[in-house]
Amino acid sequence: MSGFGMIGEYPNSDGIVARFSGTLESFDLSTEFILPGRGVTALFGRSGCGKTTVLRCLAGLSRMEQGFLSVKGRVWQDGETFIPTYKRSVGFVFQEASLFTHLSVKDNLIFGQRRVKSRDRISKLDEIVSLLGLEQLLSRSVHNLSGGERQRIAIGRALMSGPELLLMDEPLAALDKFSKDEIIPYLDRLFKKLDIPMIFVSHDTEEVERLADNIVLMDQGKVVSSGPLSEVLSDPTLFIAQGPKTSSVIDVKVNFFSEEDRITEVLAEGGTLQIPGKLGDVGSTHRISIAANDVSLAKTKPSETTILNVLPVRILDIHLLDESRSNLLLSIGHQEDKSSAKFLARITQRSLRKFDFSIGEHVYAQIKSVSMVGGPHSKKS
Ligand SMILES: Nc1ncnc2c1ncn2[C@@H]1O[C@H](COP(=O)(O)OP(=O)(O)OP(=O)(O)O)[C@@H](O)[C@H]1O
Repeated sequence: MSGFGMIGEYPNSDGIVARFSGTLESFDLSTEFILPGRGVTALFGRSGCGKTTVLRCLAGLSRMEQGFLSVKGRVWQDGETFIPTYKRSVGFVFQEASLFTHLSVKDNLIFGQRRVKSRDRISKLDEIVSLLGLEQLLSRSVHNLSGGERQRIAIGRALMSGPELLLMDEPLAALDKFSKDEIIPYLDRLFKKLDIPMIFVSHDTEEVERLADNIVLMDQGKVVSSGPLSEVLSDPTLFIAQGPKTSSVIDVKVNFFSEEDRITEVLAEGGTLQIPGKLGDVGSTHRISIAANDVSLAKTKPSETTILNVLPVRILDIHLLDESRSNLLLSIGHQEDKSSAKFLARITQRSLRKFDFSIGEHVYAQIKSVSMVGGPHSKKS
């Protein structure tokens, strides 16, 4: 169930081990997951599936009848222990930033340090201000700030206490598209720098692709899958892979930039891809997204095609979605290599029958377009 292993296998995980079960009126929650000790995790699922409830359990704001939670090897909740919220080293960001209107931006940030003992108080102000680009706002009152600015301050305030865990409940949901586009690069940069686990609730796949390293996928009070984002998104059987906009993400490294064609060549596990435009410096890492609908398959290598990316791939799995559509899981390269990058292709069942594709077959994937969605946040050890 979990891409990071089952709970019993990691009793002393240095990350987060969580299990919450119980009933809220008529809603049954029964979840368990393990997350690494750093990086960004999205709690993802349809409205009402229990994401916020899980986040509240992690913060200690809700207590399920049966619960277990350990963070970096320390038990915050089990049959006997329940560390109250105010004693948990947690930063919490709500959907709408609730800033103190009588305080300036700077004082709102400093307020976040109130519970830190003075002998432990290492001012993080400069670092957080710089990461979130708040320099110009510090002396302002919080009136008349944009939604994106308010949310940046709320996140900064949550980080000022130096929490061991950052929890965010749909932090971008109240923002319009313009404000979201403005705040995401700051979050991207911030999340790459922070060395703590961060968990955010979302039901927006674009947001998740852009910001998350890991995902906990929920449905009707249960965790249906959890693990690294690229693994979960490319599981052809999950509901997240069945919508019209299904896509897979792959982490890549820039290998070469052709000035003449303005094309960047990137290395993925198992092969190379070409991306129009300058993606970044040689050696820089990025995340790309491939829409399943933009991938077509050919039995033999197409010799005359305008499509830039024609990759040798192996078919790892075939999943029939409904009467007409199917998801195929592909792995880059014809050699069998478990570490090869994987992505989904969406083809009609008519094509599946016509070409008689089968699991294990070596074919060619033509990828019509690849979009860049950001970069991995987890520090690889
Ligand atoms: N305190 C409570 N008492 C009773 N029922 C509750 C309580 N809190 C949540 N629920 C119910 O639990 C279910 C899950 O709610 P939750 O807010 O966790 O879902 P969600 O996935 O975060 O939804 P959304 O994306 O719409 O915010 C819902 O049916 C909700 O009505």
